[in-house]
Amino acid sequence: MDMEEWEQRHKEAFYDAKEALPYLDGMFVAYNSNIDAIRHLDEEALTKLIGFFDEAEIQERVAVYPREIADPLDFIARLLIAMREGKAAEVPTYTEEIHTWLKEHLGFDYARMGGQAGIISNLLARLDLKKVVAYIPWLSAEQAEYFEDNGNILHPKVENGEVVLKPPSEAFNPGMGSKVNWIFEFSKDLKVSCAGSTFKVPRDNRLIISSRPKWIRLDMDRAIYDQLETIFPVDGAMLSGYQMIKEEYEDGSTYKDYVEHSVEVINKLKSLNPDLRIHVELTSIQNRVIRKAILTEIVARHVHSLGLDTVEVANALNVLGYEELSYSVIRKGENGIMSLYQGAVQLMKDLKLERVHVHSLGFYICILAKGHPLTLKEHRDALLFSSVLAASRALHGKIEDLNEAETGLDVPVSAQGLEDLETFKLYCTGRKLCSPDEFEYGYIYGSDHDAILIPSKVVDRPKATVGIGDTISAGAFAAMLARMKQIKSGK
Ligand SMILES: Nc1ncnc2c1ncn2[C@@H]1O[C@H](COP(=O)(O)OP(=O)(O)O)[C@@H](O)[C@H]1O
Ligand SMILES: O=P(O)(O)OC[C@H]1O[C@](O)(CO)[C@@H](O)[C@@H]1O
Ligand SMILES: [Mg+2]
Repeated sequence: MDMEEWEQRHKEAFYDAKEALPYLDGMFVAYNSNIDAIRHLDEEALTKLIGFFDEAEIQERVAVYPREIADPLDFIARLLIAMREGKAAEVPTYTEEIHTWLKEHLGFDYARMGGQAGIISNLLARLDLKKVVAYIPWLSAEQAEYFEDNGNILHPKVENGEVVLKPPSEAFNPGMGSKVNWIFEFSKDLKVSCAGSTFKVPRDNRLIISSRPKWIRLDMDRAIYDQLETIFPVDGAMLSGYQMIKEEYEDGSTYKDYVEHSVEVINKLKSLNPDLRIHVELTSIQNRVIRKAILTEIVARHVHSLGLDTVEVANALNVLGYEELSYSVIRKGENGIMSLYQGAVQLMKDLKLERVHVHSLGFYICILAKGHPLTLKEHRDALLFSSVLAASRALHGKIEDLNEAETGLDVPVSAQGLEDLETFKLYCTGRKLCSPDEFEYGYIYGSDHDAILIPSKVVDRPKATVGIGDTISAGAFAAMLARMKQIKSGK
């Protein structure tokens, strides 16, 4: 694969997407947003943090591998695990204490929009979409301040029983508290010493402490559900946040009730626009019961498109019963990309999806069901567009507008990403999945699926990494839908 060729393809794709985006009438985005309290950890801060604990106790807690943060020891243990493994992780906490402890013992550098739906709403608004309808069941006054205010983000609000669309700053629930997550970002090569062992962080990464206040319900207000037609016209829906669902609630309800409501919302959206396409963006979900329910009860058969990173592919395969394949994706050995590809194909088949878009550092894979509209080139262009957005977000820590996003074109395509794809070429041509020429274009024609592979742009020292995956998925999904609308309009 020729680097210069891919740089040129990124350029053409960016300008084509910019031309197509105005054809979109709008996008519906729900459910989760929060305030991300972001803290970059350098050696000094880490040493200070570890100093608050008995190192032997840390080591013991690391061995427990806590699935939620109940006290500061759980936190430091999961932090060291994330640093050592280099795997993106999100761990829930159900107590306010850890927030207080972190504020008192560490503090954060800056706060900004968090949550897949929050990040995606702001990104789409910055891409100048005509309309972004955001729906956050727990929209507080403080949270509303984190939405872009360039006028194209609207939020449903019930006024005297009638649902109207208002800017988030006029649609919040006055009594609602705010959901604050802590994000610990740490850079490649950070040296970590604890309890006699020393290691270096293998890649830029982050740990998310996801706060789960008691009042959180992943559900849609009944009046808004009943008058859902008020959000239209929209061409697509990007849904996420299902990880908020708990197995059991104090009132006796269980996750099954919230899964059922989530499917009702999806079915109603589709009934209001049969052409509507629905994308679900995943995150790491610690609870395996909930992870499996999201995949097999909400995503499977109801949703068209799924966005996820490599760790989430492995975690999904694991709960779907493909332990071996899951392990080989995580192990990232020389067969890593093959297992990732096979795993993504398996997800498309098992979950009856049209599209599975996997983002990895340095390349993206998009699996497509046969008969999916658009040519492989048009799907490839959507991915290339999102690669430019990712570069711009990694460079600046945000996307101001399409002009700033264009600076992403100056970021080089990842040489490592190209190399990873080259190792995959032999597998594909060997199995007659594509000719060597087709591979050079990044096109794969399987017997029961097609696929796109692109090397992506990678920023050497990113400002922050959290939210880049959400940006990639949203940029590609929006560009794909925009191209479909542009063709429909006769262009
Ligand atoms: N320095 C970087 N430059 C460009 N892209 C990056 C960089 N770091 C991470 N990415 C992209 O961001 C993705 C992170 O995705 P994910 O873990 O889903 O993040 P999040 O869910 O926080 O948005 C990676 O898979 C990679 O494609
Ligand atoms: O699961 P939660 O608490 O909604 O948090 C999702 C987390 O994932 C992100 O959206 C990144 O994908 C963060 O901004 C956010 O903290
Ligand atoms: Mg993600």
